[in-house]
Amino acid sequence: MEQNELYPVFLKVAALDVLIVGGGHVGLEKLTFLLKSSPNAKVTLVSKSFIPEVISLAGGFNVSLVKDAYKRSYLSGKQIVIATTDDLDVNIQVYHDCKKENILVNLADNPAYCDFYMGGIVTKGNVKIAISTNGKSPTAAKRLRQFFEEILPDNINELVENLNRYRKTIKGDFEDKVSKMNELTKEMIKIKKDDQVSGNP
Ligand SMILES: C[C@@]1(CC(=O)O)c2cc3[nH]c(cc4nc(cc5[nH]c(cc(n2)[C@H]1CCC(=O)O)[C@@](C)(CC(=O)O)[C@@H]5CCC(=O)O)C(CC(=O)O)=C4CCC(=O)O)c(CCC(=O)O)c3CC(=O)O
Ligand SMILES: NC(=O)C1=CN([C@@H]2O[C@H](COP(=O)(O)OP(=O)(O)OC[C@H]3O[C@@H](n4cnc5c(N)ncnc54)[C@H](O)[C@@H]3O)[C@@H](O)[C@H]2O)C=CC1
Repeated sequence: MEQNELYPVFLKVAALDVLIVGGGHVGLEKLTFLLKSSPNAKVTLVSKSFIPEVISLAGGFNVSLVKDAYKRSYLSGKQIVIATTDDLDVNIQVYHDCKKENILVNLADNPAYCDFYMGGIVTKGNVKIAISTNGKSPTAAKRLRQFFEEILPDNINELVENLNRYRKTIKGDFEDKVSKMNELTKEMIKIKKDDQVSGNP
């Protein structure tokens, strides 16, 4: 079976500078999911025009809108760039400019020009699950996100908070702590494996 070899990391995007190029529908989608997961993300959005939804969304967050055509100078100080314009040549130019500057770049909906993919994301308090289908089916990533949003109990955050508190009370060395934490949580993995799923139409 083909394996997904992407390595997930959880970025502190509030402490990074993100640039989105293109303020249309795809720009809106990427911005929406970025802010849903990371409301404090620091984002600059440069675009020749903005759809109204982008303007109203950006207003409530740390997002600067710059009305201009893309220029390489907009990459200055940026660590992550997402290109979403409707001009493929511009998007590819963004990609090559980022490569020259060692900036991580994603051409939305264009896997060949991505250092990383955006994923489906489930957040419940401190718990976050990121989902990737290796770029094979964004729709499956969306459905899996909805599935986990539905089945993850709302009090999963309480569990994490309680374990965090309990961990601080355990006396002993590191190994004692590890074995006590593992003993307490061993029932958590006894879940019922449900029916297999199929995507056949
Ligand atoms: C590779 C990747 C690169 C990237 O964009 O980062 C990529 C690529 C492409 N997306 C396309 C289209 C759609 N994308 C979505 C939705 C999402 N796409 C997201 C991520 C990714 N999309 C990365 C892979 C993630 C993974 O590994 O699974 C999500 C998870 C996260 C996010 O967007 O933030 C977000 C769901 C968020 C949520 O709901 O939780 C829907 C569904 C819908 O809108 O209902 C459609 C329409 C259905 C369809 O066409 O499949 C196309 C075809 C374009 C064309 O036809 O030209 C390509 C190109 C291709 O597949 O070749
Ligand atoms: N909307 C969708 O669901 C999907 C769109 N796509 C593709 O993704 C691309 C983008 O689509 P949309 O966001 O829907 O288009 P859109 O027309 O809504 O938005 C494109 C944005 O890019 C900006 N732009 C164009 N040239 C620019 C430049 N040189 N510098 C800065 N900004 C510039 C425009 O001002 C506009 O705001 C298109 O190529 C489309 O074919 C692919 C799959 C699905």
